[in-house]
Amino acid sequence: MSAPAAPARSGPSPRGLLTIAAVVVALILPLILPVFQVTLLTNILIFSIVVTGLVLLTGVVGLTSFGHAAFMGVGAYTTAILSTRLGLSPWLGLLAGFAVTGAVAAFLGLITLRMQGHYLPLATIAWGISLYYVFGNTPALGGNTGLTDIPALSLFGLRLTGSRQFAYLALLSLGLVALGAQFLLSSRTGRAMRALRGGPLVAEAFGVNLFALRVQVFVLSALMASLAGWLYAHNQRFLNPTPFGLNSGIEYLFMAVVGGSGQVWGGVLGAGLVTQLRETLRDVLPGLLGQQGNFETVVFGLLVILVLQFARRGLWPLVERALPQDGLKLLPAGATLPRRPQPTPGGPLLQVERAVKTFGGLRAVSDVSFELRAGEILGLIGPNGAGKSTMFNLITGVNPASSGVIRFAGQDVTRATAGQIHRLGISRTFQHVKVLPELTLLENAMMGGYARGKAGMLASLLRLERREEAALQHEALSQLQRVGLGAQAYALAGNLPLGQQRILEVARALVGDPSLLLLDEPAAGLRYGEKMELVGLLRRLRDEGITVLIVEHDMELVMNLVDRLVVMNSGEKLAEGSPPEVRASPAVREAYLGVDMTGEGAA
Ligand SMILES: Nc1ncnc2c1ncn2[C@@H]1O[C@H](COP(=O)(O)OP(=O)(O)OP(=O)(O)O)[C@@H](O)[C@H]1O
Repeated sequence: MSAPAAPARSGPSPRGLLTIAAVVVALILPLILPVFQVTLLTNILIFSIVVTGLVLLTGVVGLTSFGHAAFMGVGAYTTAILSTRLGLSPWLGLLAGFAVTGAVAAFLGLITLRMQGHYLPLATIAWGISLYYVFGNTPALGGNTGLTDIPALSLFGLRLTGSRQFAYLALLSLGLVALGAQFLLSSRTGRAMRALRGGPLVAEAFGVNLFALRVQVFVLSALMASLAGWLYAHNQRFLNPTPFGLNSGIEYLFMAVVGGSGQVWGGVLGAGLVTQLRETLRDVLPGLLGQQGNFETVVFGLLVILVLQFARRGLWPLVERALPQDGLKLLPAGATLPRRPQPTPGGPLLQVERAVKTFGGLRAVSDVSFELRAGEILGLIGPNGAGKSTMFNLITGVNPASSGVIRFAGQDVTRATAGQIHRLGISRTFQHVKVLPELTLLENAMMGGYARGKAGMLASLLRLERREEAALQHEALSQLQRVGLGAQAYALAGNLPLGQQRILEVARALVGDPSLLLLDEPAAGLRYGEKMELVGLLRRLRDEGITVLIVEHDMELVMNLVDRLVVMNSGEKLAEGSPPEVRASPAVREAYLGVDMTGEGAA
């Protein structure tokens, strides 16, 4: 097998040069712009920090928050109170703001993030409204008049009283936040966050603790808003509740959506465009309409509808298309990931004993028992509605069995979750392909190794996990080569035909170092040539000693591939045996009335 060409690297790439140029421009701007524009720029930088948090939470993970302006308010008011009333250092105020915001976000997250649906958005609306009134109605917080005389920040003995100086602090803060967010997104944790958007089934199947990850991202994004609030308080030097109300919370979401909520630079673009546009409209509209009023809000509403209509993923992807692309950087090979001990060939690996699954009055799986031995390919077949998918879900922990016992590698997994079962050594593919189209094949395959890594969110934000990331990259690359997709490792998964996407799912499952590979209707929707490619791959994997359980409709494919078959019908086990034995069974013939069971014509 030839190794795929990693994108060549010598000196900065065109994209790298462009980034350097952008940084230089950003560093020059506060020096050359008029003061009122520097103030606007500082506000844009501060808002961009809040929006970066929303990019991670809403754009990447898919959770909506209207309450991030309120989190910004917590950061702002905490430092304002501590520095004005108690005379403490604003830097202590920053830490205290983080502590209070983190505690509130963790509390809100813990009670709402277990629930599906609209609970989080509703909770954040309630939180945004109530905090606004707390700020406005609490005399100790200055009420609606607000707090004045907030001290200026000092950095290395330098008081940041000038707007140009403060712009540099805001720029540095946004730079660090954006860099951390970029690091996070290109890490094990970042891939898990992206997988969450693809639906809980996928992320759980790789061993991701969905709830813990959601809470972590929610808290992280709230901390970013708190940092923005701290900057805002010490830049404005006075506070009132208005910038932290629900309206602002909605506006930050606007910024994320307009810019392109899935990418960090999309958030910055959105914050820049919306803030600048608001200022321009405030100047221009009264003259045009001949009267004062908040008409810019109406224009904003229309603009968001237009952007959503014509650029669903926001404006950044349009910019991205014009920019030179940077290939994924392959890290130097180093440590390898630990491997699990493989089971003794021929020994019992999976035992299903009298499994039952009922849905109301329906027995979808009724008293089914079978055994899978290490090293064999077992097919689970049956007509439509036979209970195959339900059985698959019982084994993979998607649904718990109503009764009966399922053992894997000697352990009772009847009540285990999908993640626990995966960590014990079962990797799966999906009936409806679930790859992330905007990521490369390599990154998709790396997701399969989530449970083999340890690096958490903090290590990812600080990029302290490169050794583990390198090991994951090289493992994913070798599994892609194993299934014949090595040469396309750096292509986007969304550009592959369905057949190769299914093979990518097999590679992704193999990166999990499974003792058992579970394939859910892998031939569904494939053309003849693609099926033959799949059969060839599965035969090779069997020859390499991989144990496979395959649920499949395609009789030809199954009959020519598997060592043994379990046939289900109406929830019950109808027959079990080698393909010739099953083919000869009168009961099976009756269940498959009219279906060609010869398996002839397959490769
Ligand atoms: N979540 C559910 N709630 C209620 N009934 C369900 C559920 N899942 C499956 N069923 C029912 O259980 C029975 C078995 O369905 P299952 O999907 O397991 O069959 P299958 O053999 O996989 O069929 P197919 O090949 O058509 O996918 C069907 O009658 C189905 O309607």
